[in-house]
Formats: sequence, structure tokens, C-alpha cells
Amino acid sequence: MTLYADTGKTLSIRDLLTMKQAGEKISCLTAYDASFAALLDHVGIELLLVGDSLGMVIQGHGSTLPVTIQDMAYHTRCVTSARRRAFVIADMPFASYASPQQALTNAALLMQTGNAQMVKLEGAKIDVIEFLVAQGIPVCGHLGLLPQSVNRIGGYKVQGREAGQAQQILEDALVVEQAGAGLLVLECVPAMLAEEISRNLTIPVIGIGAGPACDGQVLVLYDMLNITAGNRPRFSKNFMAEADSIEEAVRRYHHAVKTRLFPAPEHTY
Ligand SMILES: Nc1nc(=O)c2c([nH]1)NC[C@@H]1CN(c3ccc(C(=O)N[C@@H](CCC(=O)O)C(=O)O)cc3)CN21
Ligand SMILES: CC(C)C(=O)C(=O)O
Ligand SMILES: [Mg+2]
Repeated sequence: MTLYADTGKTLSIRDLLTMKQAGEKISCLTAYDASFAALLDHVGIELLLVGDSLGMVIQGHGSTLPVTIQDMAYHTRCVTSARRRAFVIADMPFASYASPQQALTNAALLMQTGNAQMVKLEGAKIDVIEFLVAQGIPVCGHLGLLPQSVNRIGGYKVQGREAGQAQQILEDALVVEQAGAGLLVLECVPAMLAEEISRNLTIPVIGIGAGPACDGQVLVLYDMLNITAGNRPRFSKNFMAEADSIEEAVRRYHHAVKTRLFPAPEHTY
């Protein structure tokens, strides 16, 4: 019997930084409930992201915008109740971090009700990141394709193909790190840009559709289990294709990330 159930075995941000420095790839998947969280944790996935993609794959919306802070706190609680070792990050949903004070109120919900270890927010919101970090809240940045800005962008498209935009994303990555972020997710950018950013940052960079040079990889769980049929982005892979069970598919993903077999050129921009 341990008095403090949370202490001791859970990975920390320090452990993830050590993995980057050692050149060991970090594997991450989204998780939204206790059963999958337990399975992913058991297989050895280091990072569980309670993504606002749940608005699409759990709630059936066409975007992540309808997801509320209550939804995020609820699913984060479900995930943290079951994990033992994995580090848990929760997405700040759309319009929940417009000011530093609003961000603090909402991040506190994800940490106190959801028991998240870190919160993730989209864009180079430097004042918000600095404020949260100053309050003791670990922050994960998210650059490249920002799904919460889909209405401004006009679709889910690769970002940073043009030199000027690539330079902007690199500069944003540097200031996000400078503001105190402990991790960075890079979504849907050319592999060469992601490589340059991963090389120039001290903090681990987790890629999705960002090529093989990132320090880690993340996919939407339901895409790699092939239960988002027809809607799976090109950068994702169906790991059920050669597996006889969900656990085997997750094991194949974890192994493929660790051995740099995933992402392959066909998953890369
Ligand atoms: N199921 C699911 N998987 C995801 O990866 C995901 C979500 N939902 N919801 C939130 C965002 C939206 N994402 C998406 C969705 C579609 C594409 C997509 O279809 N991209 C095109 C590229 C188009 C281009 O070349 O510019 C592709 O063919 O992959 C990319 C990212 C990633 N995230
Ligand atoms: C795709 C990842 C990076 C995400 O933000 C989500 O699942 O919401
Ligand atoms: Mg998200």
C-alpha cells in the first residue's frame, strides 16, 4: 500500500528532456478514457495527450471548436485515473486562454479536476505561456497547423511550405521555448522545417505530420486504430492492418516510433 498513489512511478518533464538528450524517441498517443489510458500506459507509451480532437472523434463534431473546458476536465480525469507511468497533457480548448487570467482559471481546472501534469495551447501566445509558467503550470506549445484556427486558415492544410511562413514558425518556436514552455507539438509542417526546429530547441519537439527528425511522435489514437475511416489524414498510419488486437497495434506503433520506422516518407510532407 502506498499512501500517495500519484508519486514515484510517473514520468516527469525531466525524464522527457533526458530522452531528447539521449536521442531516444518519445512516443505519444491521444487518450480520452480510462480503458485506453490503461492499455497505452501498459504498453509503455510515455506521453498521453487528452486532445481536443475528442470533439471530432468522441463527440462527432466537424472541428475541435465546440469542445468546452468541462469536457476537457472530464476526459482528463478519466485518463489520469487509469495511468500509472505515462505523463499526461491536456489541451486547453478553443477560446479558453484569451487572457493570462482566463488561461490560469481554465488550466487550474484541468490540473485540479483533471489531474493533468501539463496543459497545451495553440499558437505563440507568449504572455499566456509566461503567466502560466510563473504560476507553476507546465505548458506545451503547439505550432504549425492550429486546428482551433481552422476557420481563419480555411481548412486543415500543411503550414510553413513558403519560406517566409517557415521562418515565422521557427521564430515562434524559439520564443515559445524562451517563454518557458517545456514541450512543443509541431503539426503538419515540412520535415525539413521540423528538423531545424527540433535541432534548435532544447525542449522536446513532438511531431504529427512533421517528419522523422522530431524528438517524438503523436497520432490521434482512433486514426492509428483505423476507426476514423475515410477521415484519416495522410500523415497517419493504420497500425491495425498487421495486428490481431488493439494492444498489438499500439505495441507496433510504440516500436515503430522507437526504431524510427514511423513516420516513413509517405507520412511526411
Ligand atoms: N481524427 C483526427 N485526426 C487528426 O490528426 C486531427 C483531428 N482528428 N482533429 C484535429 C486535427 C485536424 N487535423 C488534420 C485533419 C486533416 C488533415 C488533412 O487532411 N491534411 C491533408 C493535407 C492537405 C495539404 O496537403 O495541405 C492530407 O492529405 O493529409 C490534416 C490534419 C489533425 N488533427
Ligand atoms: C493532434 C494533437 C496534437 C492534438 O492537439 C489533439 O489531438 O487535439
Ligand atoms: Mg488539439
